[in-house]
Amino acid sequence: MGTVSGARAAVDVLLRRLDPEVPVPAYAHPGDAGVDLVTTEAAELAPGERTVLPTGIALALPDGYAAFVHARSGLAARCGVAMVNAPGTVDAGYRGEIKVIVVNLDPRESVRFERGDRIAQLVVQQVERVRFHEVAELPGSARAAGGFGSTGGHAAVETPSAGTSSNGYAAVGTDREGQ
Ligand SMILES: O=c1ccn([C@H]2C[C@H](O)[C@@H](COP(=O)(O)OP(=O)(O)OP(=O)(O)O)O2)c(=O)[nH]1
Ligand SMILES: [Mg+2]
Repeated sequence: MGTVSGARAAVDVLLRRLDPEVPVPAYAHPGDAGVDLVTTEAAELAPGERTVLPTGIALALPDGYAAFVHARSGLAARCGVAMVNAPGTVDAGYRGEIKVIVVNLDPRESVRFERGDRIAQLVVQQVERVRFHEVAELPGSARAAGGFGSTGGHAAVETPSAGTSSNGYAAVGTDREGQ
């Protein structure tokens, strides 16, 4: 069993500041999953517009780890700011500047970021590396191929053009098969 507080030793991660004025990211509270990232560039996004913002931070994550760029809920709720690639994946081997691909999902209002604004949060996690073994048939399971609303509660996904294939997945993009 762990300690009562559940506190675990922090994982050491090497960090380079590519912009000396950027603060070293830090957890705001004990138990927080993410550290905030700031933009080093000002930007204004019209409704529906997206851009790639630099953070001035580069990492050397240990093997077996990855970092994920998530939205901040306050910005999302107030201004409709989301990550286009939610969440962005930073590989352990990536040594370049961490960038944030933001989109303004508000239908009416522009959003403006100033240099130094906190625009996203970074969550570092352990990730498994797997070996894929191709087989002709997969072992059975209770869920089988059911998905996309198969347990009810809301309308199952069905697109008039693509329909739903027998494996339970929406058959999107079948016209590109073999490409
Ligand atoms: O939000 C993000 C997503 C990615 N990256 C960086 C780190 C990551 O390791 C690299 C590649 O990301 P990804 O694999 O998602 O992009 P890709 O389009 O597949 O590029 P690549 O062909 O370089 O893998 O880009 C970021 O800085 N921010
Ligand atoms: Mg990639």
